[in-house]
Amino acid sequence: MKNVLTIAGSDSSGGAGIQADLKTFSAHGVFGMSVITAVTAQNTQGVFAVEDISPELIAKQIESIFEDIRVHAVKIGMVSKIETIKTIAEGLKKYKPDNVVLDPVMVSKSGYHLLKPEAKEALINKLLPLATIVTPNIHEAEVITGIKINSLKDMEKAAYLIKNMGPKYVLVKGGHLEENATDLLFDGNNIETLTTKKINTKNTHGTGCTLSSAIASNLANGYSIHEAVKLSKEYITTAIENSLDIGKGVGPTHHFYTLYKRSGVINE
Ligand SMILES: Nc1ncnc2c1ncn2[C@@H]1O[C@H](COP(=O)(O)OP(=O)(O)O)[C@@H](O)[C@H]1O
Ligand SMILES: Cc1ncc(COP(=O)(O)O)c(N)n1
Repeated sequence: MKNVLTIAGSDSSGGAGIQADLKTFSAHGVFGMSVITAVTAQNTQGVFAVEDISPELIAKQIESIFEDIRVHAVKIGMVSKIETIKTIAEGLKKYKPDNVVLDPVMVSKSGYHLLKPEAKEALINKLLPLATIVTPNIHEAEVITGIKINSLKDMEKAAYLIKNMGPKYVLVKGGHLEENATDLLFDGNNIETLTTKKINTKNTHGTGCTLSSAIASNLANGYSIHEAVKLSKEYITTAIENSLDIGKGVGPTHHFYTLYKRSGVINE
């Protein structure tokens, strides 16, 4: 079994962050581990409080895992503030994991700034160059590049600009586009377009977390970047198609639909 680590924030309502990541890892048959960067009090309606974990405790969590266990892939989510980013970057430089999937989480679907605005530069300068693949949504790609994104052409332009900041691959996610859910994968030479129909649901809490964790799992399981992204897009699409009407706001997606279906737990 391969071992995959998420470095991210905890979501008390279980739809995003560490909780979504660990569920995604389990659904992919990899052994999930976590370094918690912040604890959030949130639900499907909003984020109500955040407490950052100290850089010392983050560094200790990273050390405890890497000094003992082989890590086949790392996924990075909510990194909150400059000190957290510096600590993670130092850990990655020291332990050099093979696959680093960076989801540059900035603002939650409910509008809360999970990344402090002053930490944006540190995320770009210190973490982007260490990423195997970075997976910004439209808003994050706009913030990283400073351009406005209204079309697939703009997404392409952003992918080029972000690639020049140091990651090996860029996946610009178009879940927030009006028409289709089109993501663009750029490897430095070619753009690959991954398109699905936009699913008409409000329940998309944690879609970015889930997609990036699926990519990390698939990379750990030996797939190439292109295969890993394609399989992960299929996984998130099924998870959104079968999303759960839990809570009064933006509900979570279903991580185990295919597994449960196969095993007969679900038989509709
Ligand atoms: N309504 C939807 N229907 C189908 N796919 C979606 C939908 N919303 C998001 N996705 C897909 O989910 C993944 C996460 O994208 P997105 O929601 O843009 O990221 P984030 O959660 O970071 O904002 C992408 O592959 C995107 O295309
Ligand atoms: C701890 C944590 N990490 C990430 C997200 C982003 O997820 P979303 O964009 O779906 O709100 C979140 N809400 N909470």
